[in-house]
Amino acid sequence: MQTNYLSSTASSMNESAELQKPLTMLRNEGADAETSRALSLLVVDDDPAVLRACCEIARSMGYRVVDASSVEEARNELARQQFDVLLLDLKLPVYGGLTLLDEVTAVYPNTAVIVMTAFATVNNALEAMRTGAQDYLTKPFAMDELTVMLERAGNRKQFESDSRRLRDRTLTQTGMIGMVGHSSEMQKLYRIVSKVAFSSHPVLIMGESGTGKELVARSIHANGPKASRPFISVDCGSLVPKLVESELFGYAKGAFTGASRSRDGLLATAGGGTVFLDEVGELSLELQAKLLRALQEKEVHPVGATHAVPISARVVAATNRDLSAMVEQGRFRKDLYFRLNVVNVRMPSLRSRKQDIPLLAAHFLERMRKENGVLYKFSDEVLRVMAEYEWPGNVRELENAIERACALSSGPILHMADMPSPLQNFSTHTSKPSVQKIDERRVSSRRAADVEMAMQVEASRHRQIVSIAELEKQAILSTIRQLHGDKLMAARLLGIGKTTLYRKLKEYGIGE
Ligand SMILES: Nc1ncnc2c1ncn2[C@@H]1O[C@H](COP(=O)(O)OP(=O)(O)OP(=O)(O)O)[C@@H](O)[C@H]1O
Repeated sequence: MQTNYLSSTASSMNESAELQKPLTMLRNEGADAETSRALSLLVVDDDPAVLRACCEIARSMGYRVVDASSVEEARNELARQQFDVLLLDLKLPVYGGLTLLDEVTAVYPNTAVIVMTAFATVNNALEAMRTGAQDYLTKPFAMDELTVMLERAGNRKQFESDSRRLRDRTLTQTGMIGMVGHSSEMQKLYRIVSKVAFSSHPVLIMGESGTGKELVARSIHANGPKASRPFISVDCGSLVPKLVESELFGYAKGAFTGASRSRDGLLATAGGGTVFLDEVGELSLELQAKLLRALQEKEVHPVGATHAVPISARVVAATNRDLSAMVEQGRFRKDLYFRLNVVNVRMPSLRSRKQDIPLLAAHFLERMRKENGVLYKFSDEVLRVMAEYEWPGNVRELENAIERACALSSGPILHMADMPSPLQNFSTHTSKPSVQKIDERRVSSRRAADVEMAMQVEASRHRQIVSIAELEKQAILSTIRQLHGDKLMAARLLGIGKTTLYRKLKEYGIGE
């Protein structure tokens, strides 16, 4: 695609058809009426061609746009309404853009400001950033650059309103043990869980590995009337059959070598609590028969015992296997399948509820922040990859990836190199941004913004006092990040010497 530069010669927008598509990211899909309004933008430039071009691009992105060609005109517009974003040329006649910037940052602190400046006056841009502008564009700039800036400002504004909304909601649903997620799939799950919790019927939880089956079992238990009784988890897949049998049903003294005294099985010791049979599909046919009998007769026969022991525990089973197919193949008893499957809960895979990734990522990152006392952040690429990756190992894979990244990272920023190799490979295969992919990138940048937003909301829930040294570190690192690694510029912006900056980075353990 031909790159269109916006300078005083800018005129037609027609060549950038793909930039004309409205950006859904500027509206919050599925949100309430208040948050779904279009964002407002005031463009101030005394060059009519640039002014017109900027307005056209912004409108095509879904902004409500007002233009002004002088500080005076801009003041009038600002007096009339508050703007979400101000796109401000610094070189304005009479008062100059910096004067207006000063006023806006003082009077309208919620307005995000992007300044435009000629290369020769880049120092003014730096001055503007210090005064409170969030971004700057050096003229002449490509349409793509302007789009990215406006997109970023849009995301930030969206973040602010979403986080206000989100803060009011609970991230971890009340009563659900450590379960994070508010996608419609999870909402449905929470409803089922709270409903089944009050019955004593067996429950069969089906779903891929790592989707949270055990968490659901715990939530069913915790939400039920017997929550104060024990919750006992048995991994039927990890124990040899003989051990599973004695664990579940108990044994009599002398039943086997080493059984020096009799012991009750877990189905009995759980009392009126819950026994969670994880990987129930792994039980041998012999044990399946014994379990079925126990469930039907409400009593167990310990190994080697002549008597039966009554049981009152509720059984919640889980499997990542297709049990009905196993029934067809004769590998799982049909009668036991029906007995366990009185209530069926199906766990959604993480890829089917990608909108929960931001919350989950924020949740795990916050846990690592608290554990290690480091204010970890995801790099942009990690945010993108996390949002787009398919997560075959579901929530467990996401959790492990974040823990691993925190363990391996040399500083607070988690980079792709710190992530497990499947994600690195995914990143390599998907990291060729092309013009055709511009819409995809917008969607993914929206998801990345969601992660960032959720992280900040999550962090705000656990807000603690932060030391001055930590604040300084964050200021330095975030400035370098905003300037795409330009340390020299960062040092100037921060008002510290280059040597000091490098010394500080060394202190933080961040090399070249
Ligand atoms: N919705 C969720 N919110 C927060 N953490 C979750 C969620 N779902 C799963 N996890 C976390 O992911 C990990 C795996 O969850 P869990 O053991 O419940 O999955 P599972 O489906 O039982 O896996 P498997 O079939 O391999 O036993 C756990 O550390 C759990 O805390």
